Amino acid sequence: MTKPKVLISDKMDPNAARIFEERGCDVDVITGQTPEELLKIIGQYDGLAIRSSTTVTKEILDAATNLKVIGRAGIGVDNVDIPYASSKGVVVMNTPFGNSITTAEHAIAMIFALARQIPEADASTQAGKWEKSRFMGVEVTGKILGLIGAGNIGSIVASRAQGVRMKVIAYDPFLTEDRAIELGIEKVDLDGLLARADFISLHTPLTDQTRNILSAENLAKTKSGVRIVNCARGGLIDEAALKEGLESGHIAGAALDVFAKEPAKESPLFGTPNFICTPHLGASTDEAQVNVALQVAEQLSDYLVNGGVTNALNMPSLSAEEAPKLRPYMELAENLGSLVGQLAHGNLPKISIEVEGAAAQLNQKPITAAVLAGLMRRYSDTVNMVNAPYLARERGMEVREIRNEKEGIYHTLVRVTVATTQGDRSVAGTLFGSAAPRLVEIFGVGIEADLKGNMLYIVNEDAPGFIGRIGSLLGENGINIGTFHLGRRDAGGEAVLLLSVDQPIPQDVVAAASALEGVKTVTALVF
Ligand SMILES: NC(=O)C1=CN([C@@H]2O[C@H](COP(=O)(O)OP(=O)(O)OC[C@H]3O[C@@H](n4cnc5c(N)ncnc54)[C@H](O)[C@@H]3O)[C@@H](O)[C@H]2O)C=CC1
Ligand SMILES: O=C(O)C(=O)COP(=O)(O)O
Repeated sequence: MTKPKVLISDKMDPNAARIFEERGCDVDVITGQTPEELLKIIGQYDGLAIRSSTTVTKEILDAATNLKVIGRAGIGVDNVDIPYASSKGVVVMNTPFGNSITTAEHAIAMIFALARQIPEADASTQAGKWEKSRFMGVEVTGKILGLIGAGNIGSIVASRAQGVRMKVIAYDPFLTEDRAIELGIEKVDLDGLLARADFISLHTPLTDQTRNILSAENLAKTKSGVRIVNCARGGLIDEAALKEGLESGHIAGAALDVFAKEPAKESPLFGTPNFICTPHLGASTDEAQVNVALQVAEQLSDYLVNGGVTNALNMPSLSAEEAPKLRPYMELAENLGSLVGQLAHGNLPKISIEVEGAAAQLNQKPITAAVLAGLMRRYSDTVNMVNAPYLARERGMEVREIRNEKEGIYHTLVRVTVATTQGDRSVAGTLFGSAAPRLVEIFGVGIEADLKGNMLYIVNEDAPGFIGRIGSLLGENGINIGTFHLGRRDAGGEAVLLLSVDQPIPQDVVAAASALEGVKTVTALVF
């Protein structure tokens, strides 16, 4: 097997390259490229490891014809077009915890830097001014810290701020009352936070909902003398309105680690009174950079080498321990999805995927994704487990998952049912010896078959002589039968024949088989 090839395109701790190599990947480290330079070389890579300097656009993804996975050594992924990556079948992962303490500490440092004007006092003192009366500060003890976003980083900021005796309130629509109590913070609405907070610290991702959350209008609602810290993302604050607020004195101080446009080598905010900033240093500590570099390299190589999925933002997780157990199920599931996709005609508005017995003990999400990948192959041959659920959603398909822990006839079973214009149609399969996928039922008829290569599915009237006729037809056309599987509802009723053959079956042979006496339908299948 050729080794997967990975590109590290942003500055990263050298441990990342070491781990990639140790885990069986070839790795190139090429940082500081322009988008045009990246565009030229991205086509050769299976994996891409980035921080915030590389922007993964539609154009890059279109050129990334071999790319399977993007790993963000850090948290924020607003520099990756995730919906487009998903539609291209590319997994996007981040390392959600590796730099959160470090970033929270930076926010706390910014709070103190603002409260005591440390950067300005330092510059003045080193300039020989000794301006003792210019730098009158404020205590943080007893002050209200308003967090916008109380997830991983926000909650660490809360605990550190409580340590210095601040009172913490938070606006986060996804924060539960129980979690707020556990964190010892008060959950408030945005207007309540703006009106009460002495310090505001932002800790949300940049999304369509959070963009410009501190707009001119919202900044006007803040308490006079507020101090604002942003160690999350630049687009969260209206920078022009922030400057006005600082100049008018309504805002007593602002500390930004992040800017709407980065690198921010110039900004109207530079030189504004009581404004301090750092160049996106939130995650820049020795500890955090080792953490995220190790994690991203482990996660990416795990996916490229073993199929393990950790911290993916557009695919269900699959641990390295689960991956080998689930692999035969995923093959089974994909084949069942593909079988349904090839046999059921017309639009399929609803699909249900049921796992029974041993299969119900497993993580069902990857099984569902594999069924959908098999099914969606009828529409696109670039479909995989990453983009299939998105394609299904785009087509308005309703996907239901059913879990039934009780064993039936088989110790383990996966059943796929689609709603068609002729009613519900279902196929089911099991694993023999926990490893070999087998079809065991097709549209209500029990049949046992291995779904592989070229196959022919025939529904006919159960009458003597048919097997001879189909055998002769295939033989006359030089098509060799590999395996032969029969099933029927009742004697003399409808029978099902599933043949595997060594050659692709031409359409004229399908037509000739359809014309044989007693034949109802014939479909050539490919797995
Ligand atoms: N400056 C730096 O170097 C770094 C910046 N970051 C930024 O910090 C952000 C937050 O990181 P984590 O806390 O780890 O993420 P997280 O996902 O654990 O927490 C984000 C919180 O924001 C909340 N949220 C989402 N939409 C919201 C809205 N409309 N209003 C209020 N709250 C909302 C969520 O409910 C969640 O609790 C990242 O997305 C990243 O952009 C992260 C690491 C380093
Ligand atoms: O992890 C994040 O979200 C960050 O913003 C850190 O960015 P960086 O990796 O330092 O460019």
